[in-house]
Amino acid sequence: MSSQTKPAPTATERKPHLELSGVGIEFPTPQGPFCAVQNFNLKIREGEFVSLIGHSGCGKSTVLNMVAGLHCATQGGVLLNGKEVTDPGPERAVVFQNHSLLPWLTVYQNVELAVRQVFGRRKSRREVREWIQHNLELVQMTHARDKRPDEISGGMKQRVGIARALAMEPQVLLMDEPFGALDALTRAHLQDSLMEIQADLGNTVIMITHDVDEAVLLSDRIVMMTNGPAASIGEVLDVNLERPRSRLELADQPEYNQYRSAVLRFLYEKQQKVEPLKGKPAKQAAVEETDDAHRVA
Ligand SMILES: Nc1ncnc2c1ncn2[C@@H]1O[C@H](COP(=O)(O)OP(=O)(O)OP(=O)(O)O)[C@@H](O)[C@H]1O
Repeated sequence: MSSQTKPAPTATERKPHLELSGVGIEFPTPQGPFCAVQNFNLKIREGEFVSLIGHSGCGKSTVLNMVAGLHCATQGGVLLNGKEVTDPGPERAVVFQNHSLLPWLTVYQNVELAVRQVFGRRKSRREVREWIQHNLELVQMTHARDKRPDEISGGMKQRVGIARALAMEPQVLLMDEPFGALDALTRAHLQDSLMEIQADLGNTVIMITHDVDEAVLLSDRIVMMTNGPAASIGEVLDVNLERPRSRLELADQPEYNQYRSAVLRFLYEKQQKVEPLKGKPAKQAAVEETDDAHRVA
């Protein structure tokens, strides 16, 4: 047998395992049915990192919640490994923006709860202990394992939320603006950790973000959504930047800036949704706002 081993397939070479086909959803409202998302088609490969970006209220969380099984599509459907998603399941872990830790449990116990729910008796007590320790190590939170959520910072809580999600060994990690509430430095730190962890574990990730730089830095593909109602996919951008990625090196790369501009053009020219600043045309106002924060309104 040849001693040469075949290199592991990259995310773009793997086959799709998550498929949203013709997905749409109508919510009942007192004014009648409201169509939030319509005809949303996307195939995601195992290990791919996909970001959803679009203006506020366009339907990003609604799409994510349908993949999580928290909302049921009223048209089309979501398939994971060929099986229709109809309810939440441990193979799809969700990380929300406002760290949803249980305040009366310690960091360790919060992760333990998820581990016990997923693995039940399949892991011995020692295995459970080691597994929790391992996942807290991944996010560098072992030092605070006995603290309760109100004794740690927002960034730390978010780390624990990620550890809890990873400890469920999900095939798909669903992240709804996971770093949105954090200061810029903490966010950068967690983005770097997430890239390392994902490279190690190979989970598929779908992440909602309002941050254009974050989307380009982390993603294999950026899915840009049209404005609602009846929102759908406007454009999909393949981000072919080599991994591992370093934010400092990327900042000087023309390709990085081209990807960034493509997203900004989509949001502020093709799907413009910004009220003009006083006395300024809408487009100029949008560019100034974007330059301020690189974040989508
Ligand atoms: N349960 C619901 N009932 C009625 N309308 C809903 C419901 N959930 C969401 N919507 C509507 O669907 C649309 C999409 O909402 P969604 O939260 O998915 O947007 P989003 O892009 O995630 O917004 P943001 O970026 O501000 O978080 C909005 O108009 C929202 O008001």
